[in-house]
Amino acid sequence: MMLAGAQIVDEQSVAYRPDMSGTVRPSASPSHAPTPASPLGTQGLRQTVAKIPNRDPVDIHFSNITCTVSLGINKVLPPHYLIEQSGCSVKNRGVKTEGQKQILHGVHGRLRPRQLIAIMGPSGAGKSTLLDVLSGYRISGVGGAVFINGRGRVLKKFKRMSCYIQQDDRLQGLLTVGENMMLAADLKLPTKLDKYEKGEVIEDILTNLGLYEHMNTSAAQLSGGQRKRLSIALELISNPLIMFLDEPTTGLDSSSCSNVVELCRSLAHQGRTIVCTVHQPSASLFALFDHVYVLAAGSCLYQGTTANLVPYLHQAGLPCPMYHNPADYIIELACGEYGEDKIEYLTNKAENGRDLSWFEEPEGIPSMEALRKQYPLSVLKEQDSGPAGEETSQSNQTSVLIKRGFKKAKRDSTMTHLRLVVNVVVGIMLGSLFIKAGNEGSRVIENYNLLFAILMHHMMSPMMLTILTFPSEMSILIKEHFNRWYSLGSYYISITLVDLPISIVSCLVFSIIVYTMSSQPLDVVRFLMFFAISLYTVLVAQSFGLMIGAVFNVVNGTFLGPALSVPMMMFAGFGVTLRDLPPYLYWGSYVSYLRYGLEGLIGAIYGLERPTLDCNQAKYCHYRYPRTFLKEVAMSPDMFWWDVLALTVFVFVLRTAAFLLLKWKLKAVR
Ligand SMILES: Nc1ncnc2c1ncn2[C@@H]1O[C@H](COP(=O)(O)OP(=O)(O)OP(=O)(O)O)[C@@H](O)[C@H]1O
Repeated sequence: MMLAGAQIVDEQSVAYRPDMSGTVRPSASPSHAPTPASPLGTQGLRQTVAKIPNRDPVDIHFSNITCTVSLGINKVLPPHYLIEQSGCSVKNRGVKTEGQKQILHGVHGRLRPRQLIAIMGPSGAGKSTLLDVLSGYRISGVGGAVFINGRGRVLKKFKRMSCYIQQDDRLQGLLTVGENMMLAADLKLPTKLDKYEKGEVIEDILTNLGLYEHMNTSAAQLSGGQRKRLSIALELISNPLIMFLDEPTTGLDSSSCSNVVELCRSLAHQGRTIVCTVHQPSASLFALFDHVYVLAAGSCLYQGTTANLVPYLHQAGLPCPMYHNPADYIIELACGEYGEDKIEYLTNKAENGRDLSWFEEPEGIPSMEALRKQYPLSVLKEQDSGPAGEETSQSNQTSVLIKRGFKKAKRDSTMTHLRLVVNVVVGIMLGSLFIKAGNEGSRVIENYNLLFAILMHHMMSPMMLTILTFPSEMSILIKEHFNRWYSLGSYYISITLVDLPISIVSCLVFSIIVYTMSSQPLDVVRFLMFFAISLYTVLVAQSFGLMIGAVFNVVNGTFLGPALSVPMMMFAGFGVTLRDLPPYLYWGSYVSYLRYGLEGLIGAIYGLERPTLDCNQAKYCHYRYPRTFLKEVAMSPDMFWWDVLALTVFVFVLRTAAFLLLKWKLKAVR
């Protein structure tokens, strides 16, 4: 049985010893003991933070924030579409007819430190968009300014002190909680810390977040609330000062909701600024927030403390009915249930977020100038002395990601196990269908069909597997890359290297089965040539799949992959020989990697001056002499090394293109 905590370091670790019950407990200090009942003790969290250098809390001010998106082909949306989509007719106000839609309408606001802030509003009000803008995740179509401690936000520096946890938990489901945490620690904590020191940080965080007992549970098996807490725990490793959480309570039961919000509250009260979007919290959940920012159709209706919401509405002449949850009431107002004029009225009253009079101590809120004086540039210079990009070096990122990749590959039933099984099964099937066809002069055309079928297999399986699985990996990449875990370069090198041995083994197993069952010439050189061309085809197809998977979702990719492969097959020289291709289409044979694959396989089997074939199964064997056959299919046996070169260029070009597309995609989603 794997023992709790053992994964953080290793089984021989001196920092852990089993107690009488067999459960491993840390031996260092009593504060490390797992917290059984309430996972969210503030005391413990303080200890965690004390281990990591802390920075002064930050004051965020945003001014005149606008966000406009292009509607693409839906230049003008019909009004009924918008009403159906939102369930809240006020959304119409956000539409322009010139093919653009303004989501946020010049909102202002202030996010004070040590506060848990809720951004509330009806569905489609622009909560997530505002969070995207404030976290720096969305940059295109955004106007206005964000100030950090009185100075304009520099995104690179801001990202070093903040993190963004999106609505969908993007976790490595195949890794356990402990492994996920160790990986984050290896990427986000200084490399000079040894595994025991990192283990201590992880233990503290997991204990305080109530996840210590689940250390050996895989992330995919956690409940919704536990997954949310793990997402927070992963980001807490770098001790961010500002945390943005998009709908952390969505999909959770009321007790898990309170757990997560209480956790955020205790993290905020330690000196962080925590901003969450929430849909419609219950009265008790609402009371846990310190501060609330209410949006309706991209404008601010209220900004102030949670407790001040009721007096604010009372003063506005829209008193909250008795026994009514104020959070429900403001959402109803924001939805226009009490008339659309109320939205405009409240937006004007709140001055679209400029009015700070409903804050806890409005008179104590420092001006921008006072903040600049409080945090002079000389102090900022010291704080900004850390690394400009990710926390650890590229080589460390690559090696950690390679380790993660192999761990995942070992457990991945689709990418590894199924792939191996498919190669064995298809190999046996093809081998049985074309049994002993390789030596027989009367079955040369059959053997030719087999070589093409082999190419089809090497093209389709890796390409489709990549197209189907990469989009889900992509969402994790977007999150981790945005939160500065690693660079795209390190990630790309790691996935390339991790996949290589799996491709080699699958392809080798397949080649041995098919080659021997179909009685191809028993010659090591020919087999190696056959295997090399097969492997190259796999690598090209995989790179092609990666290009598609990087840009398109699963549905579009599943259509595009095979559709774009058809021309490759047409120009491969199978069916229509290269000689018979119309001159104006001959260029197609140069851009079809299958042509080089087929030529290479034929070169391996029938080239190298292969002697006359057997003719045991027929009276007359037309293709008994391999040269006759090669002439017929218009392929030269001497082109093998050119084919290898062409396929190498394909791998290199497609891999580079996939990298550039990934890079573009990471920017485009923002
Ligand atoms: N890229 C985009 N293109 C077109 N419309 C968009 C885009 N992004 C957001 N929107 C629209 O902007 C509006 C606000 O979206 P946003 O996701 O911010 O709302 P929300 O308040 O977070 O809603 P919910 O609570 O349902 O998640 C919605 O009508 C949404 O359809």
